[in-house]
Parts: sequence; C-alpha cells; structure tokens
Amino acid sequence: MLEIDIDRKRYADRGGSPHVALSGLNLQVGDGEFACVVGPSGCGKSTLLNVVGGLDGDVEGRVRLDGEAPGNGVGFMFQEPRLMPWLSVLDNVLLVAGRSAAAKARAVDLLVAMELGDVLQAYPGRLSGGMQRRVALARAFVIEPKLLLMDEPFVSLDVPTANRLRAMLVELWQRCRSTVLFVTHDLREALALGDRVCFLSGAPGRVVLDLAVTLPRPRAADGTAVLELQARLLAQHPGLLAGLASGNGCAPGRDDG
Ligand SMILES: Nc1ncnc2c1ncn2[C@@H]1O[C@H](COP(=O)(O)OP(=O)(O)OP(=O)(O)O)[C@@H](O)[C@H]1O
Repeated sequence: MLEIDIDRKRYADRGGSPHVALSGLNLQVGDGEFACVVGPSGCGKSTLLNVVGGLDGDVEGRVRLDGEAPGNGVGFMFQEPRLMPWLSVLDNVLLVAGRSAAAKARAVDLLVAMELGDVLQAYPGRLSGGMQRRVALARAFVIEPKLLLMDEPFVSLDVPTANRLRAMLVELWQRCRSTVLFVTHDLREALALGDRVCFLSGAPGRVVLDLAVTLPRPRAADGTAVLELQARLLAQHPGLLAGLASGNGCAPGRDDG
C-alpha cells in the first residue's frame, strides 16, 4: 500500500513569497493499483511524483510504501525518454537491470516483447520518438518495480503511437502488477488507463475528486466507452475541469464510473 500524506510542500522564495505547491494532499493507492492523477497546469503534479519518489525530501508530511520510505523498488518514467545517447538500446536497459545473465535475458525478452528485437544494438538517436519511449518503458519495467511513477510519458506523440504505447504499458502492468502513479493532463488518457482517477485542485494541489473507473479493459482513449464516461463526468460535475483550474466546483468524494 502506498500512503501519501503531504501537509505542505513549499518552494523557496522566487523573488516574492514562498510558493506553496501542495497542501493537505492525502492519497492511498493499493498494491498493484493503477492510479492516474490529473489536474491543471502548475497544480503540483510533477512535484507530487518527486516527493513520492524521494527525489525531493524537503516536504512537510510523509510518504510510505508498505510502511517504509519508498526506496530501491521505485521506477520512474518522465516526459522525455532520458536515454543515454552513447549506449545501445540493450545497454540502456542493462544500465538499470544489472549485468547478470538473468538480467540480460530479462532485458532482451522485454525488448523483444516491445517489438525492439531488431534494434538491440542501435543507438537511441537512430530511433523514432515512439521507439525511444518503448525503450524507456522496457527500462522502467525491467526491475519489476514495486512502484512506478510516470510523468506524462506519452505527451506529444501522435495518436496511434500513443495508443499503442498505452496498450503496451497496460500489458506490462498486468504482467508485473506494479503499483502505478501516472500523471497526465489528458482526462481521456487517465480514464483509459486508470483503475482510479484522482483530480487535483489548482495550486496548491490537493485531491478534490477520487473516481473509481470500472470500465472493462482493454480501453482506448478515443474509444466510445471512454468518450461516454468523459461526457457523463463533465455532465455530473459541471465545471469539473474549469473548477479544477480555479480550485473550486467539486466536493471531495469517491464516485463510480
Ligand atoms: N524547483 C522549483 N522551484 C521553485 N518553484 C517550483 C519548482 N518546481 C516547481 N515549482 C513551481 O511549483 C508549481 C507546481 O509545479 P509542478 O511542475 O509540480 O506542476 P505541474 O502540475 O506538474 O505542472 P504542469 O502540468 O504544467 O507540468 C509551479 O508553480 C512551479 O512553477
């Protein structure tokens, strides 16, 4: 179980008063659950992931993964693939997986499953944006992380490529059963991926709506079921997205969708 209790996260003075990025943000994510976090620009989504992953320890509050501070079993995937340009595809994954024969076998299996078997020795600069994200996905899953933190990993890809990557992500998650915290601006993406979607208020971010998504899988972000759920949500919570932007308009609660 991932337990997030952030009383307050402040950034130091940037020429005016200190900026409070998160305040009173409480969230629990069950083992193996896929939780998406959506919210307006600047509400603190990336800050939340940095705090949860221990990249930023300057926070009032605490984060616990099975009762302890999250440590080695945490994987990250960011907006940019962040591959090492001087290492081959395989070596980029081995950098995280280790050099044992078992690690190498696992890395190759994963890359083949991601349809990258033909480019194991290629350098990232030769790959398309979508292929680079697939390498980053393989790198994220090769350690079978207990917790995977994902910060808009499929942003600025064309629709078919993003759909394909989402399908691969769900397949890997179903295989590994990692707990996933996935940040996105895109409500349809969140509804397509998540067991839950947590909506954050405008800054300072806190959870204002916690929605269980019970649509059957597989789901497509541009499929009818997701589009209908999105329309229903916006009708049930008029001003949900506008309200999020201004920090009002939704009462805390848990809905079924
Ligand atoms: N290192 C930092 N120092 C000072 N302020 C920061 C720092 N990092 C983020 N902020 C500020 O904290 C707020 C939240 O930033 P954050 O990147 O977490 O938001 P976000 O919801 O992820 O935004 P976006 O959706 O636009 O990526 C913003 O106002 C940002 O300018």
